[in-house]
Amino acid sequence: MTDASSDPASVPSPGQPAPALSIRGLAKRFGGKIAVDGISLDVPAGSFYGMVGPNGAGKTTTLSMATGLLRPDFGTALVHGTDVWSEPLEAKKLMGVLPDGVRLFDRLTGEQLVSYAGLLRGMDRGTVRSRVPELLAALDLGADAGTLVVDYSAGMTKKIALASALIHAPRLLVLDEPFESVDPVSATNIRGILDSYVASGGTVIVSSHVMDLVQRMCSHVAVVAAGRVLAAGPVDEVRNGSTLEDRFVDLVGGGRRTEGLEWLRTF
Ligand SMILES: Nc1ncnc2c1ncn2[C@@H]1O[C@H](COP(=O)(O)OP(=O)(O)OP(=O)(O)O)[C@@H](O)[C@H]1O
Repeated sequence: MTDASSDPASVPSPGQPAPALSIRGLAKRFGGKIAVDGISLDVPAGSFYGMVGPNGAGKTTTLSMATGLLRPDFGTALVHGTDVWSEPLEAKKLMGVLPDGVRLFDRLTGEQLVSYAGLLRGMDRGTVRSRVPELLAALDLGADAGTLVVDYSAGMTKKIALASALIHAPRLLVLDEPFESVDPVSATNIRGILDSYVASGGTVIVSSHVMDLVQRMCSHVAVVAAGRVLAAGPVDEVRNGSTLEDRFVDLVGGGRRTEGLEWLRTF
């Protein structure tokens, strides 16, 4: 994804494929709080794109607006050239979304939840029936296929939500914190699935706080703070010889605070 904040149009040049996601001037205010302040980005098709930023930077709000979950105050979002807000059915067919903190139908079993996700996307029953066990096994959920989602752990819930986002083999995957609460073995499996998905032409957008993971896993990254893009592009260009973590701290500012909290050292 390149920073396109100065480019008001989102028309790809002739012969160029449309970006997997193209957002222009997305903005959202909650009461007096500006959560997203006019973000524009292009996510190239076939990229593994990381979105990083401090807590409250506006990542979830941006991704929610870009995927049709939260109506923007201003701005547009196109998925492979299809407008998310004026052609939502078409756009949503192209996307698999793992949202942050959205309630699942947790009185279903894992198997039922993923099956319904496929049927809701218009898939035929036969295809759903053949994909579900394969997907659950790949995410180490095979033994818990018949357990109600309400009884899943946090990491299992994350994985079943990921399976629901993958079942219809979308062209674009948008994953908000996909590795949060997930054990290292499952995280490695998920990475393997995502790597081969990207290698076969899919596009992944992940938000994460784990800089090391983003540096190793992603081809591109956007650093977001206070609702704006501070830097965006190929990971090696953005980090510019430093680690992504050091570059992030430089860009975002702040750094280590050691003063104060004396009472915490006086027990
Ligand atoms: N529904 C809401 N109502 C009011 N304020 C909100 C709402 N959703 C988000 N905000 C505010 O918007 C800002 C951006 O929040 P957002 O969740 O997008 O950040 P984030 O970058 O995803 O943060 P984190 O890394 O902590 O998940 C924050 O200041 C947050 O308090």
